[in-house]
Amino acid sequence: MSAPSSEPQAKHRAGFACFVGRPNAGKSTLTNALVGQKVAITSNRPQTTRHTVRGIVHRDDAQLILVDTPGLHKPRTLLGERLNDVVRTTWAEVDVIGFCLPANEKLGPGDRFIAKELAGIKKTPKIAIVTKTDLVDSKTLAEQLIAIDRLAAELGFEWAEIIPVSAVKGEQVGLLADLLVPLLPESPPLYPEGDLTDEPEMVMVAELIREAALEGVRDELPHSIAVVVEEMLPRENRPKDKPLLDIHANVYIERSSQKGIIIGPQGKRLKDVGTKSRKQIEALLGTPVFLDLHVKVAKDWQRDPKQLRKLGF
Ligand SMILES: Nc1nc2c(ncn2[C@@H]2O[C@H](COP(=O)(O)OP(=O)(O)OP(=O)(O)O)[C@@H](O)[C@H]2O)c(=O)[nH]1
Repeated sequence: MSAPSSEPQAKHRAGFACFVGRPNAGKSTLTNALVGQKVAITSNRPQTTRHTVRGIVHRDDAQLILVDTPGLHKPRTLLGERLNDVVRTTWAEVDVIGFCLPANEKLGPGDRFIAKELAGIKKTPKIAIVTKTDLVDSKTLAEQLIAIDRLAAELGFEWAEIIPVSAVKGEQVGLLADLLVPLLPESPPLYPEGDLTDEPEMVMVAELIREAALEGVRDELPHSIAVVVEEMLPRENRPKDKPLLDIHANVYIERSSQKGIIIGPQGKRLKDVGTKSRKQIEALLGTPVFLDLHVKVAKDWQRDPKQLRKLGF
């Protein structure tokens, strides 16, 4: 047995962080870079993150649980209002908030809107994260850092830290974790080691299908697509070394006129969506999958509380 050291051991910390920022700021990509595996859903289309997805960073000294929220935006529908409520509730509950601001875009009204909301959440420490630094030169980056510092000063608060990162290049991602950890409360681990997310598998599978279904469709469609996984069952009577998971999922659209866009000529587009998402699902779950996709019309689901509940909102 070793003699007790006079230096007190650093206590284990565990807690929650969430990344906020306007659409496309790089929140999901950063979550993935920190966790080291694809858990959040990224896309170059704004507002694809519907569900609160948690990624978990396990370290010897800490457990950092990342909550990925949808972007705060001007609500136009019932869904929009619910999403904003989810965002605000999340902000008030976490131990630290990371505000993502892309290095390659000047601060705009969207950033100010979020910063103002942040200023109102007094107790939670806020870190400014300048994302996508690989896209700018050092002068532009320096100017952005100054502008971000000023933004907080104007609103009467201070950043706990300001840190530039590139999630794509993996630059400063480790340092970001080092800065987040001391802001977490002392606590034993909250999740078993090895857990990367507690998002139910069915929701993650639905998100992967939604992500594939969104790719390459017209700009007005994203908010009209919802995916519900109805069933995930291991196929019976398969040899032990050749399992197969049957997944039945419905892709919901608002109007039957949108059916053609999703399905494509001779069903080709839907087939591609199926193939693409199946590969991702297999990678996620680590098992071969048979994916059965159906397109259904749920009329005006965004405005109908009953439909929203059914679709998981
Ligand atoms: N070059 C570069 N691109 C990045 C970086 N991080 C994210 N991106 C890109 O920026 C786009 C948006 O990234 P996301 O991570 O989906 O952004 P988000 O903030 O989660 O977006 P929403 O879900 O719409 O709120 C994607 O095309 C990413 O590939 C980065 O560090 N460098």
